[in-house]
Amino acid sequence: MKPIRIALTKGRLENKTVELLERLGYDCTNARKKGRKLIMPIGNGEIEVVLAKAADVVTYVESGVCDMGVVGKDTIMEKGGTFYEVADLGFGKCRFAVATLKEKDLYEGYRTLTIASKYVNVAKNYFEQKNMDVDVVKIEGSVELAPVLGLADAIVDIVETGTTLKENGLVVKEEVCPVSARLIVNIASMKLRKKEIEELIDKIEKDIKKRAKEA
Ligand SMILES: Nc1ncnc2c1ncn2[C@@H]1O[C@H](COP(=O)(O)OP(=O)(O)OP(=O)(O)O)[C@@H](O)[C@H]1O
Ligand SMILES: O=P(O)(O)OC[C@H]1O[C@H](OP(=O)(O)OP(=O)(O)O)[C@H](O)[C@@H]1O
Repeated sequence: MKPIRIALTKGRLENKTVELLERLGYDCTNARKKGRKLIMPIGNGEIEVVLAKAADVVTYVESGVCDMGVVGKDTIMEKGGTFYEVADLGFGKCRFAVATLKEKDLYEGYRTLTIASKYVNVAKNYFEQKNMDVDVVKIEGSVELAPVLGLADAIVDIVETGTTLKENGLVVKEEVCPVSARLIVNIASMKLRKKEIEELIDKIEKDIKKRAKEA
């Protein structure tokens, strides 16, 4: 039987996903001792794990080369795509927020605001919903620099502990939405491998419920 191929977001979500798979009873030694390997079997080979950058997880699942994926809601909101989003995994929790310098009043005057973000679509959509016309500048990382350096009036970015904002003299001005890791499934895989995938989703949902009760 062909393994179910699951794309995992490398980095922050990786360890939590491996822990989840271990709680479900899969031996993840290969994923723990992976070195530079990017694709590896886990359990008794019934699952194959693919380690990819967040946006690529969506690409691989949407195309069908991976059956399932674990990716942040932030990436899903930014990139969009056609797939099933079947579970909120309850980890990788953070939020999108609008932030800027503490003393700055974003709404003084009628100037078009410049917003810096790694998530340009999320930023555009947020201000569009508020019927505000803004210029969005794409920044690749350390987005907090943009208002400090005077490139932008504010940022739309992920906030987790708030430390990065605080240490750079910025504050949250508006909450956009909560973010957490999601389980996504390819549309065709959901039909063709329904039983296996539904069983796995079921196990994951039970684990999420159990952990929510314990918390
Ligand atoms: N403090 C946080 N900052 C950024 N992402 C977070 C944070 N907490 C949880 N996440 C989640 O973790 C996911 C992966 O983030 P990570 O920083 O590991 O990779 P990335 O966003 O692709 O950045 P990089 O460019 O460093 O690879 C994010 O898409 C988001 O869903
Ligand atoms: O609220 P905090 O706990 O401080 O976390 C938020 C920070 O973490 C993320 O950056 P990341 O570390 O992914 O680096 P990047 O800026 O290079 O994307 C995010 O873009 C914020 O800068």
